[in-house]
Order: sequence, then C-alpha cells, then structure tokens
Amino acid sequence: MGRPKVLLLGKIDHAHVAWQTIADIADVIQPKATNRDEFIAECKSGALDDISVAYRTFDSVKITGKIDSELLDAFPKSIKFLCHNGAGYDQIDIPACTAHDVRVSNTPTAVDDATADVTIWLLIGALRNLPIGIEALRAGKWRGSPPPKLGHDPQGKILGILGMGGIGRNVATKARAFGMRIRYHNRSRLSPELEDGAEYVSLETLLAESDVLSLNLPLNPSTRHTIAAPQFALMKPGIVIVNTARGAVMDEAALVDALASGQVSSVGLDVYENEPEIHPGLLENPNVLLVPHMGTWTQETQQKMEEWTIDNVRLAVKEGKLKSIVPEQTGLAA
Ligand SMILES: O=CC(=O)O
Repeated sequence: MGRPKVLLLGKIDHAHVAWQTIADIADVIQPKATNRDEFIAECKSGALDDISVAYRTFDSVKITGKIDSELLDAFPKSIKFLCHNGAGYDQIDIPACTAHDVRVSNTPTAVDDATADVTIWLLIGALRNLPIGIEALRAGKWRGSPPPKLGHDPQGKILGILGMGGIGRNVATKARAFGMRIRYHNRSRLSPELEDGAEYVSLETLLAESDVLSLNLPLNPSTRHTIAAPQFALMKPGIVIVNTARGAVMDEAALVDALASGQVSSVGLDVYENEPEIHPGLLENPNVLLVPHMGTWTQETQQKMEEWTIDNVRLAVKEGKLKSIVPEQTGLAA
C-alpha cells in the first residue's frame, strides 16, 4: 500500500510546523483548479484519486464552491474525512456528506475568545453610537453637527444570547464583566453549570425583553432567517443587535427596514448574507457598525484553528477518526 494522500483545499498560513507532521506521514496534494468547474474536471481526471482526507479553509469555497452532493459525486470515492478550518460549516452540506460516507470536523472552542471579543466590541460600539462619531471625525467634523445622540451603558441591561454554544457562553462571561444581565435561548436548555446564572427563556421572551440581542447560533437550513420581519416586530423597540454568527441567520433586507423604522436602534455586524456583498441599506445607515468578517482575525486564533484542523487530519490519517466530528454526525460509525 502506498502512502496515504491528503488533499489541501486552501493554504496553511501559520501552522507550518504542525503541517510538516502531515507531510511526514502522507502525500499532500493541492488542486490546480481555480474554480468549481475546473475542480470537478480535475476530480474526474483521476488526479485526486486515492485521497482519503481533505483539509479545507473557508476561502477555499472560491475553488470548489459549496461541498454539496454534486461535488461529493465528483470527489474520489476514497475520501472519508473532510477537516474544515472554522467553527461554522454552513459551506458544507452535512447530510450529503453523511450519505457519501464522509465524516466532517470543525474547530469548536478555538474560535470562542476571538469571536466573543469582537462581539463585545460591536456591542459597546453599537450601544454607544460610536460609528457616527468615527465617521464625523474622519470627515474632519469632530463629533458632527448635530453630534451623535447619547449612547447607553451596558450596566444593568438585558443581553439576550441566541445560541448558547461555546461562543455564546464566552460572550456571556465577558458581558457579565460589563454588568449585563444574561438571558439566552437555545435549542435545548443547558446544565446549571454551563448556564452559569444565565436565565433560559423562550425565543419570544428573548426578543420582547432584551435590550441587546447577540446572535451566536450556527447557520444551517433550519436556522436560516431565524430573525426576519415577524421576529423584528416582536422585539423591544430600540433594541441593539449584534451578529458575529453568519449573516443569513438574519434576513438582511428585513433588518434594513427595522433599522429605518427605529424598531432596531443600532446594529453591530461582522457577517453578511452574501459576503463580500453588503446590502446598501446597511452601508448607508450611520447606526450600523460594520467589520468585514474579522471575528477570528488574530494571529493566535488563526494559528489555533489551523493546528486544531491539522490535529483532525492527523487523527484521520493515522487512526481513521476525528477529534471534533460535527454534532450532526456524532454517533455515526466511523
Ligand atoms: O467565521 C468563522 C468561523 O466559522 O470559524
């Protein structure tokens, strides 16, 4: 039997030492394709035959497009493991992977601190109307005229967290240091230990009573547009919303309307429905604080995410298993 073959979809930017441990035990193959059609043709040419494990980055979607049934049909049948570098894996159709006997891993926990830090930054910035002041200052108008309306303190405000996984809980811990009262809604209630004093409420109560809403739920077919026009209508008027999860968990056009009517007073966004495009209604609105998907954009976290993904690749090559299989596939035979 020859050496195992590992497909690298995207680049290793930081964890070169860890990646060398893969090169020591496997042949690493990089596709020549630069778009999906070319990639499918390359798969069909046999150039990727015998690959058993693939490492992929978020940006590699530019080469392959979404990992869906069409792509999995083209992949060599030898592929058994797909190791995604990222916490969110909405670019991958998990049921299709399961049907094709491909196990998928992501990088939970590695992203929690960095993503929660940006969440808090957006939360404070949106509460304090900082984008209006920043824009006026850059335009040479100091605070502008009229100046931004006064912001609000986080102390004593209710922070509603929708999605209380690792990132949501990390946001809760950090927000407590700002004196916020934490409530959450999640598919299922957490143990008291994980709740750490956060109050579990229904989605309706979360929307109706939160001063600030933080979206920390994964994007999948059942969470798409969880926040849309009917949900905006239920919210406490003047609510502040922060989204560092995925743009499409919220209906962006409905958000633009809710901002225009004042139902939502301000918003802090790291993610968008059709990245890198941004709804013009968000770009035009001074009550919108935006960053371009930089939730995990730190040296330390990028390094950790690559190393975590490489750990999955190594385990898959050596032992035929994964360190962090996605929850939808836990319990499936390896
Ligand atoms: O967006 C970042 C991630 O999913 O890790």
